[in-house]
Amino acid sequence: METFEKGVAPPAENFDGSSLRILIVHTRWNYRIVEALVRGAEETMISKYHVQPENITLHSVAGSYELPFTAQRLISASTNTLKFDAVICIGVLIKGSTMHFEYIAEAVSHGIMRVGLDSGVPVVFGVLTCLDDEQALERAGLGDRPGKHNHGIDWGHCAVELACKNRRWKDGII
Ligand SMILES: Nc1c(NC[C@H](O)[C@H](O)[C@H](O)CO)[nH]c(=O)[nH]c1=O
Ligand SMILES: CC(=O)[C@@H](O)COP(=O)(O)O
Repeated sequence: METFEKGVAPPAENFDGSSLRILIVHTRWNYRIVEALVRGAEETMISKYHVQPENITLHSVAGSYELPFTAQRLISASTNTLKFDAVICIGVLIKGSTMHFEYIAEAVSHGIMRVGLDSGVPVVFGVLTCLDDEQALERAGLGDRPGKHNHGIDWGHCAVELACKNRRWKDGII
């Protein structure tokens, strides 16, 4: 069978993130994993795109269900001088024994998409929807499985790319 490298290829362009303001809203549910994902996103934006650490705002909420509402409220509350160029919502849902997981995963994914479309601020979907603990650890670059990868890194790349492109689009530059 033909194999390929799974995941997202880097963008062709070198984006300059040095003047971007990024909001990361993250959960305290499954915090050990969330913490690694947040760090992956932050380190990528700082080291690859020169985002200034002081221009990254972190805000924590209890669980993933709170992410869309909080992102929406913080986008609205940010003043003109402190407008966020992109938001990353980070959470980890792990399937339990009830339908809780399915309801939250569905609501949160739609909610996060809606916040981005309604506000015009790009909102990155940084929510892992895992069937067990191992899947979650692996996707945060933790645990012992080969091929583990911290998806926070991808979300950092994604936020900077969309933030830079959105600034141009706002100026009518395609
Ligand atoms: N089970 C998980 C939750 N559940 C909590 C909800 O997100 C929410 O905080 C509560 O229903 C109050 O509104 N959250 C996660 O992020 N991850 C889970 O695995
Ligand atoms: C917060 C809940 O409703 C909880 O009972 C969900 O349980 P599970 O994660 O096992 O589905």
